[in-house]
Amino acid sequence: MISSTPASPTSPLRIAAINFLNPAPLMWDFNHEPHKSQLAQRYQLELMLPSACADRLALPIYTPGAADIGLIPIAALATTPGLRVIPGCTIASRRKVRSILLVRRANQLFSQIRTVAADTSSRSSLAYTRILFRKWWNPGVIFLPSPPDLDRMLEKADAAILIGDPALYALEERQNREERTGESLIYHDVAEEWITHTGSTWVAAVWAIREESIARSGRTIEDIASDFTASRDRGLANIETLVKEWSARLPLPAATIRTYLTENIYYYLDENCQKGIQRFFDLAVETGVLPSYEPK
Ligand SMILES: C=C(O[C@@H]1C=C(C(=O)O)C=C[C@H]1O)C(=O)O
Repeated sequence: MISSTPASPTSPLRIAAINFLNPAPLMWDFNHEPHKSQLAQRYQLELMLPSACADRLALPIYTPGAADIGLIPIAALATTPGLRVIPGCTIASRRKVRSILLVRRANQLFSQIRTVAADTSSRSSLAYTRILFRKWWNPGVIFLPSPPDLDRMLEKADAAILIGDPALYALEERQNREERTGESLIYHDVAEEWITHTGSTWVAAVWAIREESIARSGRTIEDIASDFTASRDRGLANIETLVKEWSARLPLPAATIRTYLTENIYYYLDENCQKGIQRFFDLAVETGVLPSYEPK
């Protein structure tokens, strides 16, 4: 439900952020004093799923629920006009991401897959998977939007895409599920598949801001970016605290959370990530998955 109040030209910038574990280091200053109170004067934060972040940045700017800044799936950059990428931070992976899974039955070849149930909270991972299917695996598959419930998804489709915390749980549950159902599944790490097929860094999301919102804030994009990079840097310097906080919130072992935040997810929007984003859009256009995108 859309709950935030409409913005006026002088109110704090409204941030649409993601309520999964993976952005936790990026959000450190927004959730911990002393910076939390200072940032609350400049920003108003709301947590939601990745697809909703993209939707909030696409709403007309002064309508209820609209956001000025969002941690948005990179796929949404091509379909949302007037956005600038805030330099510095990202949600990416350079090897295995762990939380983006394509799950298929072990006895079914890629060429035999006809339908894929796709988690409706994703935009980027869905586009990455579509590209992989169109270019390398099986161009004919049909994607069916679905809530993230592996059992239900595999009842209605041959394979399933899960993202974020539900994907982390599914991986943890893997052995239990196999014992419970007797069904043997293969869990593909979509970032790892992408990196193997393209040699490029896999990038899921970036902070993006409306051009109009930069003007309204009276600040430069570099100045705004410094709030986000400072938050990330303090988050990454406080991983053990984050592991404790999130172990209490999610049914996952502390070791899994620690590895996920330190080895699976990569938080620096560096040159290799920029090249990865370019490669993603080149292949998305080549396969007809997305319209073209010129970074601003
Ligand atoms: C790594 C992840 O990246 C997320 C995946 C996204 C997508 O598929 O659209 C968007 C934002 C990211 O936070 C994840 O949620 O598992």
